[in-house]
Amino acid sequence: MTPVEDVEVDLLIVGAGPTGLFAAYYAGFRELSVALVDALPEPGGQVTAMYPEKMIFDVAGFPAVRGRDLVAALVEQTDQWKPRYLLGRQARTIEQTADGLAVGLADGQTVRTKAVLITAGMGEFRPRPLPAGGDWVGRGVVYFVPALDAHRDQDVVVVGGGDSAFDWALALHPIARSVTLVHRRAAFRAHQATVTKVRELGVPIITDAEVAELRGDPELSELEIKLKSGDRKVLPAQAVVAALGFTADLGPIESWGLELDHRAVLVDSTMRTARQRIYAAGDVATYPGKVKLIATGFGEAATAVNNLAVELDPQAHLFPGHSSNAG
Ligand SMILES: Cc1cc2nc3c(=O)[nH]c(=O)nc-3n(C[C@H](O)[C@H](O)[C@H](O)COP(=O)(O)OP(=O)(O)OC[C@H]3O[C@@H](n4cnc5c(N)ncnc54)[C@H](O)[C@@H]3O)c2cc1C
Repeated sequence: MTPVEDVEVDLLIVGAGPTGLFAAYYAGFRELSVALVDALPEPGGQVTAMYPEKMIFDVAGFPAVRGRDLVAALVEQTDQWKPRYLLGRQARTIEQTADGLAVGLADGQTVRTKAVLITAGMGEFRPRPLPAGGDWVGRGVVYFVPALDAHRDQDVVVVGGGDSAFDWALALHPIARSVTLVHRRAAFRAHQATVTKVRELGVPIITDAEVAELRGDPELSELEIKLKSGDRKVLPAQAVVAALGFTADLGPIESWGLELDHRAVLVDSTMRTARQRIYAAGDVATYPGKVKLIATGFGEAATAVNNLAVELDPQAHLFPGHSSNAG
């Protein structure tokens, strides 16, 4: 096996959601070298995983912005400092070293860093698996839809009855050749307004039905569903979007020796945790009065990075200067 090369940076950010991405911008502005690690294969955290096609109305400066466009803008803003992305990798362990910290990743890589900023949101997401989906991931079954265009002219079956399932049905309808929604119950958890929109578009909705078998060689070409009545039905499908929800937990971060409160990391007004050189911001960080929003995460990212910059270099100013003077 090829040995995994270690990475050395000033700051390791754990979690490339909106907060982590903006923190990476700020760290670059403070001339710190940065790596961002995320268990997901794409940056954007909850926005990318759960609602990339939804409009967001409460991000300062954007009267309305689509989730995926906000993430793309954050990545563009951050990339001017060329951070290192370590995607598809979970941060597992953290150890104090003589001159900083060493963070162990799931693939065996070690990141040596002077400081760590935890922006891990609700923790690592895992999609609830489609029971019949087994080894079909990569051959037709997807749990994330990073690019709608990948499903152009396909017959797509969306499985689930929550907001994500209906949102995907709406978003894919103009692109796919056909969209069918399959749900194992008769009632839906999704907002009634979205259900009505999907119905009005004429998207077939098959309820009281489960995916029994996927077929194709090697790529998916059809699936068989089993109805509560016992009947079976075959649908053409080159793609199945399994929108059965996610589970999330802080996992390894819970054993990093931090003070926790209701599965969030306690921080002080500088966003510092109970451990030296370890800060937290965004949904994962908590303090009295905390409000979990993208807007709050942005402010906390700036506070955390400026304070940790001073912890790393006591001669540095806490106030970073105005970015408008730097252009
Ligand atoms: C359906 C929905 C709609 C929403 N609408 C709005 C809205 O309109 N306005 C608003 O302000 N907020 C909204 N939110 C909330 C908003 O998405 C969150 O506040 C925001 O995503 C928090 O950003 P974050 O970067 O702190 O964390 P997250 O977005 O949760 O990102 C954390 C990242 O950390 C990664 N991670 C966790 N643990 C590890 C580990 N050990 N190793 C590596 N990576 C790890 C995860 O994979 C994830 O990518 C909504 C949320 C949902 C679910």
